[in-house]
Amino acid sequence: MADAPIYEAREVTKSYGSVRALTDVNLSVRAGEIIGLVGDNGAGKSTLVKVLSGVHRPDTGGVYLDGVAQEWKSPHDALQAGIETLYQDSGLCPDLTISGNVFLGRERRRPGLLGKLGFLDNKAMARVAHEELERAGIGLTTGVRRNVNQLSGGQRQAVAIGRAVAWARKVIILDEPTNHLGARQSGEVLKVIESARERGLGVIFISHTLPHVLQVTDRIVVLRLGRVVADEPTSSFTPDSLLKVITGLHTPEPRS
Ligand SMILES: Nc1ncnc2c1ncn2[C@@H]1O[C@H](COP(=O)(O)OP(=O)(O)OP(=O)(O)O)[C@@H](O)[C@H]1O
Repeated sequence: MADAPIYEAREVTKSYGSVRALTDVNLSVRAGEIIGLVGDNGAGKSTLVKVLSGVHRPDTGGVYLDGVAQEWKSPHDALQAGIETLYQDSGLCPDLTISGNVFLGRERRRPGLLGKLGFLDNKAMARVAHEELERAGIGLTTGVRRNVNQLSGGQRQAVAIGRAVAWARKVIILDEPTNHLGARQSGEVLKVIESARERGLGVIFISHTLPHVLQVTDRIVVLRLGRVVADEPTSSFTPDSLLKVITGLHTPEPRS
């Protein structure tokens, strides 16, 4: 894991009208690091994700990629810079094949006559999709030319994350990727998340499922009422102590 952060939010403040959602938030992730972003309902997690993914611009403060200040004008800007965000609803098209979904919006075409774009290169896309999903640790028992609606919920989510891992060049942000999944399916998804770390990506993992956060992250950032109240190595938390920090029932050790 490199020492310098690959992606950072520095002193970010964001309000919706009179509602202050984030106050002076600092968050950083390094290449090859998985950080957990946790907090109670309304703590500001989604707002921070939207700032990091270019949906919202912060009121004050900013985001920095490889130490360089960025002004995302749209999510497309962040995406182009190598930051992939996967929202709760995976955004897969059920009627397309697995490979079609992996390449959605980035389809490959065979060169046409006179240098014009030709037909979709389905064969090449299927081959690359298969390779990329394998690299992401997704062993599909079915071919990539099958439709996504033939997959289980866990497999579908794994494909969505595999797609994000395949395209991300710097960072992936995963908002509740194990929501509504059973234990075995969540296990598959967590393995894909670990494969992203092995590929040297920075991973920001947002979840209310604390055992999953404790299982795969290297560091945990806790938001409460829009402020960072903890940013510590995962090994320093127990399930109980993490819950206490999230809910605010944590009483700091008295200073001597
Ligand atoms: N579009 C909006 N307009 C007004 N207030 C908003 C808007 N979006 C979020 N908020 C408020 O901003 C604060 C932070 O909300 P946010 O959705 O970022 O929290 P969260 O930690 O993601 O919550 P949850 O876990 O419930 O999704 C809350 O007080 C919320 O009510």
